Amino acid sequence: MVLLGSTGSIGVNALLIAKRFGITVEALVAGKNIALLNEQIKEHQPKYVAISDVKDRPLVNHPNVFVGKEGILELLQKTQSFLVVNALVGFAGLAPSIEALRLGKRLALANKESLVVAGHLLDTSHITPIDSEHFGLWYLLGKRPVRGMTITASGGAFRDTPLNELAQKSFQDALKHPNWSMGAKITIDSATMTNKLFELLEAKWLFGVDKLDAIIEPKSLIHAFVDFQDGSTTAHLAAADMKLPIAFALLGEVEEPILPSIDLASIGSFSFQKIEPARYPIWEIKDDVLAHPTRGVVINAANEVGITKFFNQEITILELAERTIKAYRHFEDAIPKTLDEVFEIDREVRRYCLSF
Ligand SMILES: NC(=O)C1=CN([C@@H]2O[C@H](COP(=O)(O)OP(=O)(O)OC[C@H]3O[C@@H](n4cnc5c(N)ncnc54)[C@H](OP(=O)(O)O)[C@@H]3O)[C@@H](O)[C@H]2O)C=CC1
Ligand SMILES: CC(=O)[C@@H](O)[C@H](O)COP(=O)(O)O
Ligand SMILES: [Mn+2]
Repeated sequence: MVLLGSTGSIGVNALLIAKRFGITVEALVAGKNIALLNEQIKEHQPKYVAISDVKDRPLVNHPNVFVGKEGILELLQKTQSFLVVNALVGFAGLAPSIEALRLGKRLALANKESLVVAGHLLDTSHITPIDSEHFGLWYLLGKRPVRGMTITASGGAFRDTPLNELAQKSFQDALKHPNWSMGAKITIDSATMTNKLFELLEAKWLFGVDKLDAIIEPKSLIHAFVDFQDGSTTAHLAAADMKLPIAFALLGEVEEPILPSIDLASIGSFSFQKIEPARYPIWEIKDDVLAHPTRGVVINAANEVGITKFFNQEITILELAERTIKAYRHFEDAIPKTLDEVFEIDREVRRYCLSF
């Protein structure tokens, strides 16, 4: 396989699964964590490697090192592997997703931003999602007609924070996810509930279902529900550990134990809460976004600019969502019909969001 984002949270777990099941790693792509990349090179002996910064090239213990955005695409063109795991973070993952699909490869996709910004322009029949909720939905689906789907949210770092304290919370505070250990960007998106908005779009493009919603399940043990036409609802439960969705994405089908079973008696109870816009202002636009799913590129670009501003302490976490909503309303007519337009709108929205 080819692994993009090998030094990240998903990347490291993907390599654990690859090692356990003897999957050959043909190529590794990382960003700035060269120390970890070198360890991975030593263990997995990839044929090709790519990194983000040319200055780091002399530090990489490998003869075939590609560099930068173009480098990732060149690396993909060299590889023979059928499976590409895209665990890059943010909009930077889109071009590699497009290239992997263009080359006829199967795309195991953790980089949900690819689907958020361009889901209507990608061939999802060649994509296997690596996202716990979408894995859960896929696991539940059978032959019976579906009425709707619901995914769960943990509520993020500020689920129980008094509302009047939210504006004082820092980037570091937002990184304290209650249940999952993940990269920084998705953990911030969990705290603002933007991750769940993205996941509704992801579900829309992957499963073609229109009736979609999300609900808070504070333990992150139930990941998804499917409502069938007959009135039945089924739920997917599993421990909060990405190795299970990753194992299925890498292997297709899995019969060996990956995680211990859920122990219902020790869990005792489950509870559910509505997602309230007072705590998660991004939820105000949820219905509108689902009615206009091709506008995900605007939300994503505004959110990425906002996260950097939040990190730089220029804005609060509440302002992060407010700015995304402002951009979403400003770019009402920005509906990309081609992949080139996705890149163009992304640039335009970033320019706009940097201007205020
Ligand atoms: N973590 C999770 O449990 C889940 C994650 N996802 C999605 O998966 C994706 C990855 O998430 P996660 O693993 O948490 O993120 P991390 O931040 O932990 O990892 C991101 C990876 O991408 C690499 N990277 C970042 N920028 C570049 C670049 N310009 N060029 C090359 N490599 C780059 C990083 O390299 P380096 O660290 O070396 O700089 C790292 O290997 C995201 O889209 C996220 O939404 C979805 C569901 C669950
Ligand atoms: C592990 C995973 O799939 C994440 O997307 C997770 O769902 C994030 O947690 P939240 O439920 O807090 O968004
Ligand atoms: Mn998820």
